[in-house]
Amino acid sequence: MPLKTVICIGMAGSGKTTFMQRLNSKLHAEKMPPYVVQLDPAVLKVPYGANIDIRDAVNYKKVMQNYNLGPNGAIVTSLNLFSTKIDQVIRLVEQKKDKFEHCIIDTPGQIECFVWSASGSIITESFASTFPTVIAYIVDTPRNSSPTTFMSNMLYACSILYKTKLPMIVVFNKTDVCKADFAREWMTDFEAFQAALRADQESNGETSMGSGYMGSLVNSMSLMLEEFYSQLDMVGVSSFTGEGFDEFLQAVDNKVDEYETYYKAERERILKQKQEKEAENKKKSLTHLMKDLGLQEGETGAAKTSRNDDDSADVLSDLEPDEDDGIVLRDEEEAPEREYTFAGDERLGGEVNAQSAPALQERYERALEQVAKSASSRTAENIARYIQG
Ligand SMILES: Nc1nc2c(ncn2[C@@H]2O[C@H](COP(=O)(O)OP(=O)(O)OP(=O)(O)O)[C@@H](O)[C@H]2O)c(=O)[nH]1
Repeated sequence: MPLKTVICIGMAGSGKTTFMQRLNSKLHAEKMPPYVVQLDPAVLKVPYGANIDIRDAVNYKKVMQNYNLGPNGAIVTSLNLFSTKIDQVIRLVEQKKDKFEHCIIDTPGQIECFVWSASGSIITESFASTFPTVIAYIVDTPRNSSPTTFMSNMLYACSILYKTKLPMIVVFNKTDVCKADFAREWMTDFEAFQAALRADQESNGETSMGSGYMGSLVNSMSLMLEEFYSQLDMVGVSSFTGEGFDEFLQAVDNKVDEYETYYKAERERILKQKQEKEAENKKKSLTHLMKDLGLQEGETGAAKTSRNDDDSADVLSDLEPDEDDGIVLRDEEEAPEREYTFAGDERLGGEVNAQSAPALQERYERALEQVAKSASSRTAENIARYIQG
């Protein structure tokens, strides 16, 4: 079986880490240990052994101090720094793809820091374009037993599905406290959900949702969600007792098949479209540049220089590398001192060194600028290539 990636995403406190711990031990018990990636830079302790841990690459506290950032800003910046090395991470996982069947990824508790950040997209895209990838959206079942909270959470899951364009499994965690049957019913029976909503509103003393603006909003949202539910699998699990994990692993296999038949083709189509658009933009920029330099197609800068030395000298001096533009070509010996390393490089079987944080930050920002300029969201691979270049 080819290696598949499971990215665990969920609201703070939904039980992602505990879920990862249980999944890890379950897979170990079944003699197919997973490759584990931990992406929360702010966590103090994790209850499982990670093959790659973001905390070995980026020092969260230093990021906070050096960039004068608050907790969430520092998480995003740490992820940005880490994402500049995503090509190396992917290479490491690729080297191990014959040894492992699953690569499981834990994400930061602050869901928006991962889902809505550029680096979160880069990391997700990089894995998804290399391995079959599934999103496990972890839901705190007891906290979602109210229909309005449930609907809000499902809308969030829906936005993640449309943002990542990856197969999704909604994992109702903590079923030892509260069974997930109600969720299954609400997701399959529109009328049951409507009835629960009505009962909830009435018990809160609110006017009936069957009438007015509120009623039609709730109705159309529930209808939209019905369409969304048809695209995903749901499982109820307890990370405490281990209940439901067989069903979860089965759901992952089903989603991998779906990924191969539908999502992969769709991703390839989008990627091709992007590449064509990029090539077109590149061609346009080149034509503009040639026009600005007063060159004809096939003519070189040198030929032009010999014809009109004074003008071209002015233009070319503008094109020379500028010390202030952040990209300074260095000899190997002058390369910036390496500050962060992934601990246990030998254990990972490959060298993963990151350059100093400020230099990486600069390069990362330039990469993003470049993306914004070309007005198309490049794939992580392109960004990584740009950074390396
Ligand atoms: N009863 C019960 N509690 C659980 C289960 N899974 C997690 N918890 C509890 O839920 C709380 C949050 O769990 P975590 O695993 O830290 O959640 P998280 O989503 O990783 O949290 P952050 O990363 O801080 O957002 C902890 O107190 C866990 O003990 C479960 O299956 N059953």
